[in-house]
Amino acid sequence: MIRTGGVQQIARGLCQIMGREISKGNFNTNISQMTPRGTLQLPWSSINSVRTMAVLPWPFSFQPRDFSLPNSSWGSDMRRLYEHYNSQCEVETDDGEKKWGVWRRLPSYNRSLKYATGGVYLSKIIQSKARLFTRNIREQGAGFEYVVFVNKQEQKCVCVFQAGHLLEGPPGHVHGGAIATMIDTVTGTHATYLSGPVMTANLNINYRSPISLGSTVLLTCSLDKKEGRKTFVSCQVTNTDSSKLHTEATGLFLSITMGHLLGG
Ligand SMILES: CCCCC/C=C\C/C=C\C/C=C\C/C=C\CCCC(=O)SCCNC(=O)CCNC(=O)[C@H](O)C(C)(C)COP(=O)(O)OP(=O)(O)OC[C@H]1O[C@@H](n2cnc3c(N)ncnc32)[C@H](O)[C@@H]1OP(=O)(O)O
Repeated sequence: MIRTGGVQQIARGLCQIMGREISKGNFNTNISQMTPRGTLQLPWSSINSVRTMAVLPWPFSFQPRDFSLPNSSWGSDMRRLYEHYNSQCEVETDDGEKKWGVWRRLPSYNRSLKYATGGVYLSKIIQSKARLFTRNIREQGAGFEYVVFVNKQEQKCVCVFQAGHLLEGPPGHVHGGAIATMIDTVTGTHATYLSGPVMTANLNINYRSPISLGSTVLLTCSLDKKEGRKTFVSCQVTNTDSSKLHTEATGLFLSITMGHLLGG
């Protein structure tokens, strides 16, 4: 049986992915996504009554920290690219008004749902310790430092990723599994942004040149095609000026129902 609370939490998580800022107690939606009556408009149809959710209490007991904002571990490349895309998230019109630009930064928290009982039932204690894989290293700069920006018009997204010292594979370089994790995360986030709830069905990765630990790289994802429930996304990992290809990948994401995630 699907708990409606779980569905509401997932919708809330998806709204995070889609770039809506969330504060304790309510959703603060982006202006460009608001209808005249103030309801959320999702670009896909699997959740059609988000309006009711806008008044539900925040399910977490703490004020969530957005991990995709600059911190002291970010190097100059990471900061420069963050500024480059962030400055295009909001533009000023000739008459001095601010409006959304072509890019949008996606906030990122260390977990998406409070309780998501799918598959084997987990106790509340275990559930309360669940953390999003890429956001579970406490020391700033030690693991996955990244920020994702999406461009709705061009149906593409970029991720600025700085690989920390805990991600070592070959000496001095990033582990292939850590690179795959980032590719899955960014392509999966992009597919979710475009198609709603999805799961990765297939990921193909070609490692072309190693990534130095501590360096900053760019993941650029684009939509290849959509066919029914299938969303095909490709991804290139390059150095910061895109002159060197490190990794390339393609992913297939299948749209799922809420029941699939919640063990239905
Ligand atoms: C993912 C969360 C979404 C919800 C989000 C909520 C909150 C979000 C907030 C924050 C999250 C932040 C970031 C998210 C970041 C990363 C995302 C990571 C995503 C993952 O890390 S996710 C884990 C790994 N992932 C799995 O654990 C999947 C295991 N798997 C399955 O759960 C099923 O396998 C499923 C559902 C994939 C399909 O099952 P199904 O029964 O629905 O569909 P079925 O098998 O019938 O296939 C229908 C058509 O797809 C074709 N097809 C199927 N599989 C194929 C394949 N591999 N290759 C080529 N074609 C394939 C068939 O051939 C058929 O094609 P046709 O219709 O043409 O005949």
